[in-house]
Amino acid sequence: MSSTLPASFRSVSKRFGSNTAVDDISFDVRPGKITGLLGRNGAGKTTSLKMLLGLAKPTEGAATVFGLPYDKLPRAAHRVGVGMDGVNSIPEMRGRKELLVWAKMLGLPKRRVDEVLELVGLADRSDRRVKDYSTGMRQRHTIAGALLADPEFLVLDEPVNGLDPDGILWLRNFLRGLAGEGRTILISSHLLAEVEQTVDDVVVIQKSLRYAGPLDELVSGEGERLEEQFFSLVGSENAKEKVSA
Ligand SMILES: Nc1ncnc2c1ncn2[C@@H]1O[C@H](COP(=O)(O)OP(=O)(O)OP(=O)(O)O)[C@@H](O)[C@H]1O
Repeated sequence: MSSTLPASFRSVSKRFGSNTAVDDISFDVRPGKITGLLGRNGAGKTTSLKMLLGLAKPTEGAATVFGLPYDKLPRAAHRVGVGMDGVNSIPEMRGRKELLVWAKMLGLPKRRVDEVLELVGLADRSDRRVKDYSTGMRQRHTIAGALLADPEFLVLDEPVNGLDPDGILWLRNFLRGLAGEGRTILISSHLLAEVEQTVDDVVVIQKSLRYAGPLDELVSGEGERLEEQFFSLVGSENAKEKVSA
C-alpha cells in the first residue's frame, strides 16, 4: 500500500454559474481508515467526490488521489475503486455480464468477477438485468464493480441508501473488514446514525468545510451523538444558509 495520502482536497471550490456548490474546502483522507463525508442534500458531497475522481473540474484549488490529480495517476482505475450512480453502469446488461465487461477493460481474469459477486452476496442472482435489481441489490452490484481491481482506495457515494437492515449490517461489517486489510474507504452519506457506527473519521460539509477529523474527537462527551454535533456544525434546517438541492 502507498504511503501517500489517498485523498487530499486543497482550497477546492466549485461553482455552477452563480451557484457555489463547494466553497474552499481542504481536508485529507487518512490511509487505512473509513472516512464519512457528511452533509445535507445538496451540500456538495457528490460534487466533491466527482472532483476527486476527475469527473468534475474544480473552479479553484485541487483534489488529488495519492498525491496526483486522478487523470494523472498511473493505474488509477486499479488503485481507486469507484461506486457512484451513473459511473460504470450499463443497466440493460445482466449483472455478471456487465462486470465481465469492466473486468476485461481492466485486464482482469473472469474468475475475479465471480469472486466479487461472492463477496457482495450476489453470486446466485447475477444473471438478472441490472435494471431489474432491487435498490439493495444494485448497491451490492455497484460495490462489486468498485472492488473488481482489488483497489487500495474505495470511494463510494451513498452506499447505504436503499439497503434494508440486513444490508446495512452487512455493509458495515464488510467495509470494516476491508479497512482491516489496510484499505482506505471514503463514503458519502447523510445517514448519521449508521455512519456513526461505521467510520473512523468524519468530514462535514455544507458548501464549506465544517469539520474534518476523527469521529471520537467530534463525539467525545458522555452520551453525545453525531446527530447533535452535525446540527451544531451545519445549523438548523431553517437557517439562512440552507442549501436548495
Ligand atoms: N452538473 C451540475 N450543474 C449545475 N448544478 C449542479 C450540478 N451538479 C450539482 N449541482 C448543484 O451543486 C449543489 C451540490 O450538489 P451535490 O449533488 O454535490 O450535493 P450532495 O451533497 O451530493 O447532495 P445529495 O445528498 O442530495 O446527493 C446543488 O445545489 C446541486 O444542485
